[in-house]
Amino acid sequence: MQGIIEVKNLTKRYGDQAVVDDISFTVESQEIFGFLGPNGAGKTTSLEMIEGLRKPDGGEIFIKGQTVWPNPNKVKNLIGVQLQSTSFYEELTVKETLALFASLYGKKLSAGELEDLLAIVGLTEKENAHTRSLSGGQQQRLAIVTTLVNEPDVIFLDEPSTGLDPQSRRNIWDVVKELQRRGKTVILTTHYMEEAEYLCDRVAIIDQGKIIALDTPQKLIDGLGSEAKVSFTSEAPIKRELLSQVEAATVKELSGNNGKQLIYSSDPAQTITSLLALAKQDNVEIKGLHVSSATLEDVFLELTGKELRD
Ligand SMILES: Nc1ncnc2c1ncn2[C@@H]1O[C@H](COP(=O)(O)OP(=O)(O)OP(=O)(O)O)[C@@H](O)[C@H]1O
Repeated sequence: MQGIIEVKNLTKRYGDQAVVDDISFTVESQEIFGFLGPNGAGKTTSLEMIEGLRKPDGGEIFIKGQTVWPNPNKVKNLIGVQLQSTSFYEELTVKETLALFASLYGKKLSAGELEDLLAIVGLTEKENAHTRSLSGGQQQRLAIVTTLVNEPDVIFLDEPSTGLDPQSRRNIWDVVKELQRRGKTVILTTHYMEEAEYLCDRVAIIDQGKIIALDTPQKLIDGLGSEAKVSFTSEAPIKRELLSQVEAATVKELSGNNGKQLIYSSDPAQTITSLLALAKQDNVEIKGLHVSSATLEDVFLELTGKELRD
């Protein structure tokens, strides 16, 4: 079966560096598909080539079977695009802003359509508010709803919740889920692994222009083969020979991170018991012992040896 988006061998170079390096993937209809990766990984560049905003140096992109390049105008009506930063005319109200965006597509919104759009993003009460008076989260929700005025099948969101407080971020997540309920396919970029885990049906983990893993968040985490991670610090490092004896564990040492050490574990109770016993034997005091579930962050760490955030 053909996906709603097909990307084949997509490549973008700046100078002699491939910032998007021969990536291929398929997005299924009504999926929430995430690009997760650190700053500079190539997420925005990939997205903008698919949106028809940046010309690829190689590869092919199809949206609903229609090739995007060399004539991206042909897919314009199939997609809605929210860029990483959107600025509005401050003197316009929310309602006027939506009318303006609709007019760019030669559309006039009926009162019912406007009401429906505002309800999706929880801005009904802000209909007559000037855009300058909106909070960061409200502005971001307005930016998302502007992508819907042409009734696209696919919505692109570039870091929709970056810089927002936790509550506003949650509100954005609700909006994204609502888009999916309404039959939209959503492609988003993020460097928040919680966001990718919560929202995305599938995630492409991208690093240095390459897709290094692609699956459902749960399958990616299951692939680690670890139920939990145990992290701790110790004033003096525990000897490697001793660490290697910790039970039910694979040992990871994180360099340059305040000596924090990580142990992935298939049985945290067994791991901690043996860790404490071995540390005692070595006269080393374990501090800040912390047990948590494995996350996409750990998948990234496992695959690249570095942390997702700088
Ligand atoms: N117009 C350009 N000219 C030269 N280099 C560029 C250009 N645009 C992007 N790059 C480089 O390409 C790489 C990928 O950038 P991109 O913006 O796609 O990353 P990103 O994963 O979206 O990062 P972020 O999370 O910071 O938005 C970076 O090293 C960036 O400096």
